[in-house]
Amino acid sequence: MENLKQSILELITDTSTNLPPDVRRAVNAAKLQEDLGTRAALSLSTIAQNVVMAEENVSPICQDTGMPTFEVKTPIGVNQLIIKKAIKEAIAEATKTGKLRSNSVDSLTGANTGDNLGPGTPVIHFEQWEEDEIEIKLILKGGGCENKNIQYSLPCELEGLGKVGRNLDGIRKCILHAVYQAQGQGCSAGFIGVGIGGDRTSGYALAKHQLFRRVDDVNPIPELAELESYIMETANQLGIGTMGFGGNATLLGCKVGVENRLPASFFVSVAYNCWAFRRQGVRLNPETGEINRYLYKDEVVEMDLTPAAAADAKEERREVVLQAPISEEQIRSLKVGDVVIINGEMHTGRDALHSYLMENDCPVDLNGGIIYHCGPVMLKDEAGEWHVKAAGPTTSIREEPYQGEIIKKFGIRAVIGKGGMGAKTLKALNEHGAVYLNAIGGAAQYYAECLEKVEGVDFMEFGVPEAMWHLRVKGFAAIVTMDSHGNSLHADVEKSSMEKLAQFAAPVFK
Ligand SMILES: O=C(O)C[C@H](O)C(=O)O
Ligand code: SF4
Repeated sequence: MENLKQSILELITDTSTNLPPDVRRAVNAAKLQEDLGTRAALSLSTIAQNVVMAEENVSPICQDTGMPTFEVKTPIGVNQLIIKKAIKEAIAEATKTGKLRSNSVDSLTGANTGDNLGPGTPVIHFEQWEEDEIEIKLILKGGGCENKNIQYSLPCELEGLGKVGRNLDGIRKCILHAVYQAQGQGCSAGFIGVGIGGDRTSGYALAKHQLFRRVDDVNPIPELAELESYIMETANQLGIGTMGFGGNATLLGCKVGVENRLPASFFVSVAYNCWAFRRQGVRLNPETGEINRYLYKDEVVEMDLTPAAAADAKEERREVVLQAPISEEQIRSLKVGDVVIINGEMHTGRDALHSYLMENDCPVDLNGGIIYHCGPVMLKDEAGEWHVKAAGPTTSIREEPYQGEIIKKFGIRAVIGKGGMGAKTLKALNEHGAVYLNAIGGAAQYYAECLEKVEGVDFMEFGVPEAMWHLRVKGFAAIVTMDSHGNSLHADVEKSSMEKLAQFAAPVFK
């Protein structure tokens, strides 16, 4: 098996950097569903561009390369320990070369292992089969969309949908609710895998396993095929849209599987995957470990790069250039829907930094400054200089308990992230004079190109993703989705999508 490690390394690299053709087709179709010039259409254009850049740069599509999860099938007689060892070595190497972000963190201390190895990482499931080849499938599912997974225990009651019974119609309600509760936070438009039955653990495993199905396959169980197509049609009427900006494309795929359950339990488990749906697989020669063929690569689908802006654009859009540090007056002039182009300095900060800043001083002056919710992929060159390899936004709502206070304490004028923030932050934006800017989640190559220079870094002890990187940026585009006048696009979309959800309360399946 002299080629085994190299083959797995190729699989990891391809999964992280090259979106599979069925997923590309779904993203292209979403763009066609949106009206030219809308925020959703423009975001999908950026996403398409990002997918092309990732393939060309052989760099991560999204900076969050997720929890590497392998499903391995081996012919009888193949030594699985050798495969496990090769997977671990390949993971460490892919991390060193920036194809994966160092993403394995000690749960108690927060210490990053630096090589993506540690208790429980990576996840590897083995199975034997009667075929001659080894099959290895890999999914890289990021943390933001993983946080939007949800499990329902039936019977229950759901906001907007009422009573949820232990039947197909109850399952229907759970799935619609799962899409609703994700809003834009899991980088919609998304894909969902659903597991009906099992116990709490096997239900989620079944849900995740559905994500290995092709986007365009048809469920062999007729009732579930019908449910899947109903969900596709209905969920796309919720109006959540790409990144939660509103729009016609909210869900790009729905796959439902079923397993037996205990009489007392009835779980519906939903695995939510962002548009950056990175999964791939290979068949290997069991003697040499060479790749015989790829599993999700039987055609070439180019991304649709036609411009999404139209002269008669539906949504009037103002473009404002911001140079950091930013004045209060400039911020007060911005309103929801404006596009800003940022030049100057910004500082990354996520969970570890926000919690630290609540109690401590900041090593740099943040007055008039910009905080970017981002955990980049970074590489150091021989001269010791850092370079940004991938740097899209992370889900901002995690910082909700801290953000308002930190904005005021340090005089911050703009916070960049994705998925929006809550009422506490909105109030602070209004009181202090600051804005929340939404960047396109997953567009890690697109944003990395705007990050011209790494000026410095603090808190490396938090690990690369959580450290505070000081970055010089040029032409960084984002959309004002929460302004200093009390307006929040996120609150509006959440409210209107709940109203739409409630329209689907009446029974559909017997
Ligand atoms: O960890 C990240 O960089 C992003 C994360 O996947 C998220 O969606 O919030
Ligand atoms: S940032 Fe968005 S695209 Fe990237 S892993 Fe998280 S949810 Fe997915």
